[in-house]
Amino acid sequence: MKQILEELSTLRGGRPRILLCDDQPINIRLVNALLKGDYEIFMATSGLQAIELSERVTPDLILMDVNMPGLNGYDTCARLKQNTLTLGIPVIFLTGLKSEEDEVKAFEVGGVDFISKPINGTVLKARVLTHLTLKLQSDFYLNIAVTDSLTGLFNRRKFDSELAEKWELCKRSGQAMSLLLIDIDHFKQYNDHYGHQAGDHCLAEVAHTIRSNFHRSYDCVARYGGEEFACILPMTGREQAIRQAQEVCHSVARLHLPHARSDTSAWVSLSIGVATMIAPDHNASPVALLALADKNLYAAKANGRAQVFAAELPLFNDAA
Ligand SMILES: Nc1nc2c(ncn2[C@@H]2O[C@H](COP(=O)(O)OP(=O)(O)OP(=O)(O)O)[C@@H](O)[C@H]2O)c(=O)[nH]1
Repeated sequence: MKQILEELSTLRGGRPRILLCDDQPINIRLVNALLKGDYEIFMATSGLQAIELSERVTPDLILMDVNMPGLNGYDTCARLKQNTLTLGIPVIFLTGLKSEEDEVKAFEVGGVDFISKPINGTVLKARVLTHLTLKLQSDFYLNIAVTDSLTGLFNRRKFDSELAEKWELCKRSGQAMSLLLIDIDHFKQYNDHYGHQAGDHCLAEVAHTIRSNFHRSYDCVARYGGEEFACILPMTGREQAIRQAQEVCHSVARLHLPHARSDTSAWVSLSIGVATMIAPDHNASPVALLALADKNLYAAKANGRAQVFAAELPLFNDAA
């Protein structure tokens, strides 16, 4: 089990992170001494501090006391399970409580294990190892399920779920959402001229460059289809989306990837369709947003390629 966890940690890049939460520093010190050799440890002395730290450092496992002043361990766990940022973090309760009722409650609020004090160090370490291995395995497979293997970007499945989720987010806050649909120009000719392997390499390089233009954690950059990419930009008005799309075009042009068979440019170039909508607007929906971006991408192609197209339709509100 230890070897599997080590391999998963290496793949992920970094030791597993554990958050210890107990109002008694002496208890934290005791558990820290047992685990610090193998894991990166974070410490909190209250439920609220544990929630704040969990959102910030997203530990792989939380060891949680139950009886604490203010928010107790059960309520803290319940709150963590209601938060999309923290709901996937397994919580083990480490407590002086021993009754069946308390143990059942621990699982009802979302805990994965219940350990009664006094602590047996060997048993604690074995349980921590098991839960961390399960967590990192689950992260590993989740990551594969949402990633495009060639480019490392999100895949189409993740794009579809993100589009719906981010649309709801913008709808709740009444803010604009923008979408960019990006297509590499004359990519069939690129493949025909340079070969499929070179085409793959080009796709990966262009994808990496597109990704490097987006720095907000809630922006989503995905491979939409073969040589098409899509960027979901929540809380982004039309003018800002156009600026970002232009910068994407420029950054790929600056790569100077030769394209001997392009009628448009000596280098690999992009066409981008931009769409912006505000959720409460009449007829606005993620499907309509996608359709408009697609229509604008088609217009960018028809207009000569290597450009950004963001025609406004009267139906859609300019949020910039
Ligand atoms: N190398 C490689 N090529 C791919 C991959 N996925 C799709 N393609 C190729 O991308 C090309 C897309 O061709 P078209 O849809 O005609 O688009 P285009 O040649 O870029 O033409 P315009 O978009 O009109 O400029 C096809 O030749 C596909 O085989 C991939 O994963 N790797």
